[in-house]
Amino acid sequence: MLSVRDVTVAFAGVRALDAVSLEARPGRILGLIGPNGSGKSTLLNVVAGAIAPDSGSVSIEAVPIPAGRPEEVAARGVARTFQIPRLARRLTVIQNMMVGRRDQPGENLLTLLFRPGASRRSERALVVDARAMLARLGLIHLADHAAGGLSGGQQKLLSMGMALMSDPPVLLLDEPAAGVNPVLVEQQIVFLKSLAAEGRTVLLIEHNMEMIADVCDDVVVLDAGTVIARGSPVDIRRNAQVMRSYLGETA
Ligand SMILES: Nc1ncnc2c1ncn2[C@@H]1O[C@H](COP(=O)(O)OP(=O)(O)OP(=O)(O)O)[C@@H](O)[C@H]1O
Repeated sequence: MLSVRDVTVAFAGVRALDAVSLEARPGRILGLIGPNGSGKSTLLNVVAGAIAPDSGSVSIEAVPIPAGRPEEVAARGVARTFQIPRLARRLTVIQNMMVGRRDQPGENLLTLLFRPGASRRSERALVVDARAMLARLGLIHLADHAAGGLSGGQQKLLSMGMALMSDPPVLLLDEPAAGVNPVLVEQQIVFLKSLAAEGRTVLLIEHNMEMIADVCDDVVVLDAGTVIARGSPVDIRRNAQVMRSYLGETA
């Protein structure tokens, strides 16, 4: 279980998160929603180890993560995507996937592309894994295309695939559906459900309420750095405070 306990983060004296606690469980998708600036990305950064909180802690299976050390947190099995996908645009889709593998010879791109003999066998296994993941993502036909030529939505799918190449038990997603056409959002939804079915823990930041309602088992609502509601997607839609602070215009 991923557990966030009383996490507080202030930027220049302004509290982005104020004693936030939540739990995310294997095999379930936890949605994190809230208005712009409510602290969602900050919380994701704390869980990923990119920001050390001023107080509070994050633990996985009751073992605290090393706060502020994202590489070590990744090594603990936490992978993430970013609002704007971080891809090597000139490399092909399959090459980007291979860079996504943390604990392989391909971890370092130069090693991957130029290391001779010794790593060839694991490289082949890596390609098989990468192609299987691309097939799941519906991107296999683009394997040899430059990543920079993909649509925004395809790039977001690719970045999910890259994050999964290290086979992480925990996946953190920052607005995967933003700016993505409905057909690819549907592809993402199918993919996210398959990740939960594999027993992974998924933390999903998203403004697309249809996606939240469709994929999330549980939802936590942040407003101005505090949790104002938590429950099932149906509970959240019925919550008057959430409606006022966040869903007002779309409900
Ligand atoms: N590096 C930073 N330095 C200063 N203030 C920051 C920093 N990062 C975030 N903030 C502030 O912290 C608050 C929370 O921001 P955060 O990006 O976590 O919100 P969010 O809910 O993810 O918003 P959005 O939905 O727009 O992505 C905001 O007031 C923001 O301006």
